[in-house]
Amino acid sequence: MELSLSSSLHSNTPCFIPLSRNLSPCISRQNLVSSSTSSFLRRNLTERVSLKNNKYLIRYRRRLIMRSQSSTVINDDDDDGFIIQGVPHLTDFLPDLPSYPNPLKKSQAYAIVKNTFVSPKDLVAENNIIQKGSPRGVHFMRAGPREKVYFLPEKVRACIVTCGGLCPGINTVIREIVCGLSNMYSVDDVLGIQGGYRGFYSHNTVHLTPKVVNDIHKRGGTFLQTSRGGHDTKKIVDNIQDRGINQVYIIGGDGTHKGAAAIYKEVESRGLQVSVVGIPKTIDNDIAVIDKSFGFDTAVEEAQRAINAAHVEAECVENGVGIVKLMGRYSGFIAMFATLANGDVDCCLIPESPFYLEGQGGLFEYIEQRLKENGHVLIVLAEGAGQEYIAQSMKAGNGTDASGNRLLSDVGLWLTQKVKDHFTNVRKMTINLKYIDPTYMIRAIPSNAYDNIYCTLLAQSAVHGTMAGFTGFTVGPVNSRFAYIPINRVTETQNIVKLTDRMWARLLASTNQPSFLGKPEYLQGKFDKETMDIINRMQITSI
Ligand SMILES: Nc1ncnc2c1ncn2[C@@H]1O[C@H](COP(=O)(O)OP(=O)(O)OP(=O)(O)O)[C@@H](O)[C@H]1O
Ligand SMILES: O=P(O)(O)OC[C@H]1O[C@](O)(CO)[C@@H](O)[C@@H]1O
Ligand SMILES: [Mg+2]
Repeated sequence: MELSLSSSLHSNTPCFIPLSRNLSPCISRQNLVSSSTSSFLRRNLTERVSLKNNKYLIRYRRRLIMRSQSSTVINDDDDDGFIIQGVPHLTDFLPDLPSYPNPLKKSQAYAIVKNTFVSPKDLVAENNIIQKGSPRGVHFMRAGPREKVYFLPEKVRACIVTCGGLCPGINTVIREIVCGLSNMYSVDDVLGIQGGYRGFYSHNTVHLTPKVVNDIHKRGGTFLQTSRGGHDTKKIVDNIQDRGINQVYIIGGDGTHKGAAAIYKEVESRGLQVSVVGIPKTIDNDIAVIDKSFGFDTAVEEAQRAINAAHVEAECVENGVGIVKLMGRYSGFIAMFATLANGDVDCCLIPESPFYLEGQGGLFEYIEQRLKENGHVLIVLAEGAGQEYIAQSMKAGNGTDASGNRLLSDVGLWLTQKVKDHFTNVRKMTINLKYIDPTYMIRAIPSNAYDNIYCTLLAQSAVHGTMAGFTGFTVGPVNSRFAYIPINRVTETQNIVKLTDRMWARLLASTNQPSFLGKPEYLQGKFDKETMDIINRMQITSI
């Protein structure tokens, strides 16, 4: 069940593997940690003890254990830095839970499949660029059906909830969870929680059947409605218990996954047989580890219409300036990929890359240069770009939304005004500026064909994982292979465009825009030390 996706959009983050609280009796302590434990392992063990509630922090060197329903022990005598990062399982806190043969083999869909079940030994490498002799790195459990399930289909009561902002493809995920549960596992009791997390305790539920969700994937938005804020873990879990729900499918972004992790922990502390799975959703593509998030492709495609319109407007007048603002609160992926895809954009501005307006190497100089060379100029910017400059020059509010996300000032309007002021008043030039803000239009649409397939694989992977008893996990493509990933891996960091990676360089090479790195005084405090060191060592021939 693989989908061929383009290569990972981001590089790796630090990684840990889980230590199940109750290891199977067949795995002795000695098996876990050999006498030649490295200092690295000892350090992580110490950290593990000191980090409250973090049981995902341990690395085995000689013998590697993967916790699965069959408690498989994988021996690795080569000491080659092979790390397995599994996900929690219901039997970690309910050791006597019975298992059953997976009914999938008898399903119409899978009857003919040669390797119906994914072996617990099948792993997905986080890093697929390796060098001979280097540590083999982190591996996740491959997603897919397992030989044993921990739920009898007739006893399953699943629920689905969607949280956070909209994103193309949410309805496809909902539809495919419902159809996957029904068609593959004969599970027909699926509840839709309406209006996001708070819907668990403030709304009625809707019964979801394949018939009810049949054509929802043709529509944008979420059939279940969504919300920000309103995450009361105890009330949510009370409600899960009261309703007899035992599988919880949570579709949402980084905030939603933090909420899902809290629900999973509460479920575990109450000793409930409830599997909790997150399905990563974000238009901004800011979720760590996975290759990219669903709906991103659709959004980038839709953004082309706005960019093309701005280009037409700009090139049809004298000194035409087109400005398009796209989504991207902390991560500029949409703007970066929409720019790369378009080819007409002269300059892309993203939150991760500080820029400045005045002086040598600044945006005004570049705009003037393009107007002289080409007669018009086209700028794409992410909504989170340049927020600090707006704060300096305007009285910007520092409010937050219901989920605690910072409310942004409109950088598009701000830049529009700055450009007009500069060219009219300072340069005494007549320019013709058009500003297009298609913000919500790129995310409120149905997903394209590619994203529909992606959403289907995500949903089916989630269904197989919960039926197999995994919990506290999320699912997504890692180097094009679907994997089960511990939730904390996607909440501890955010995926951002790294200026030191090649993709941003590719964009600069494509637009030929300034890198805005020529004035170090603008950059202080904006990067980590490593990046700042690189910038200070840089030898660029032009700025
Ligand atoms: N730290 C947290 N702990 C528990 N719940 C949280 C946390 N952060 C956010 N949530 C809850 O998750 C839900 C969605 O969060 P948020 O609005 O930040 O969107 P998101 O999931 O990050 O998606 P996106 O950023 O793509 O819109 C909200 O209901 C919010 O209350
Ligand atoms: O107006 P809303 O619904 O809060 O959503 C806006 C935000 O949602 C996102 O699409 C995803 O977090 C951001 O890019 C954007 O800032
Ligand atoms: Mg978010």
